[in-house]
Amino acid sequence: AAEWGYSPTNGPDVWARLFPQAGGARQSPVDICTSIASSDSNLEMKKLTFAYESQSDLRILNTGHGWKVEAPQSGSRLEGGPLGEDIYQLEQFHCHWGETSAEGSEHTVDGRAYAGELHLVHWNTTKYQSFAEAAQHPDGLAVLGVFFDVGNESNDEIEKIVSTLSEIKFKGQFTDIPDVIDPTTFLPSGLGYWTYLGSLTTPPCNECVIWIVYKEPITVTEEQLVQFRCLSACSGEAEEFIVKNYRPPQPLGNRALRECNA
Ligand SMILES: NS(=O)(=O)c1ccc(C(=O)NCc2c(F)c(F)c(F)c(F)c2F)cc1
Ligand SMILES: [Zn+2]
Repeated sequence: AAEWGYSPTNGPDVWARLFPQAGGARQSPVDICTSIASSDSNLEMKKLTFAYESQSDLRILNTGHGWKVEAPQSGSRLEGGPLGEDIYQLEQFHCHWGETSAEGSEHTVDGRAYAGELHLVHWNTTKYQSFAEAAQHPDGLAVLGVFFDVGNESNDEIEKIVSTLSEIKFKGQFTDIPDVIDPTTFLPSGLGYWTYLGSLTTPPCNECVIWIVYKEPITVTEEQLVQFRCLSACSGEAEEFIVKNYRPPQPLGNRALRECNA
C-alpha cells in the first residue's frame, strides 16, 4: 500500500482514503478553544497521578515519520483525572515538529501552534492484555501531550535524545540511549491540562485515545529542533529529511473539552 506521510500526495488530507477512521468524528489533534473548556470540578477530585521509573538503555528508533523511544514500563502508572478507575502503563514516547519553529505542534491553543509536541503514550492495563488490543477500544490509550516552546536553555532530557540522532539518521535504524531517562522530567512544572476523547494522530487514526494536553509548555532550543529535522524519512542514501510530521487540527464536533487546573 502507498506509504502515508506528510506530503501533499500522501499527507493528512488524503489519509481518509486509505484509513477510513481518519475521517471519523473523534479525531485528533484539535484546536483547544480555551473559552469553551469547561473546568470540571470532579477532575480536580480524582487528581491525575503518574509514577515512572528511570530507565537506561531505552531503544530509540527512526520510524521514517520521526523518532520513537520504546519505553514499555511495567512499573509505570498513570491514573486518576479523566482515566476513571483504570491504570495506564507507559509504552513509548515520540514527538512532532515542523519546518520552522512557528509550527510543529499537533494540538493548537486558540489557533496558536507551538514549535513541537511530545507524546507520552500509555495503554489501559486494567482492561486489556496488550497495547495492540487496547488500541482497538475507545478507552484503550491515554496520551500525555507536552508543548515545546523555543528558548535559550536546552532541555537536558531532550538532549539525551538529540545526542543519539546521528546514529539513527535513516528509517529503520535504532540504537540504545546510554543515559538514564526519567519521563517525569519531560513534564512541565505546572500540571494544569485539557482533556478530551480523540484518536491516534497518525494512520490508522484509531479512535482509542483519552488525550491529556498540558497547558504549560517545556522549553527546547532551536538547535535541538534543527537536529530533529536532520532525520531522514528514507532507509537508503536518498535524503528526504523529516522536516514536518504534524497533523493539523481536526473538528472537535460536539465533544466535551474539559480542563483541570492542578
Ligand atoms: N501521535 S499519537 O497519537 O500519540 C500515536 C501514538 C501511537 C501510535 C501507534 O502506536 N501506532 C502504531 C499502532 C497502531 F496504530 C495500532 F492501531 C496498533 F494496534 C498498534 F499496536 C500500533 F503499534 C500512533 C500515534
Ligand atoms: Zn504523536
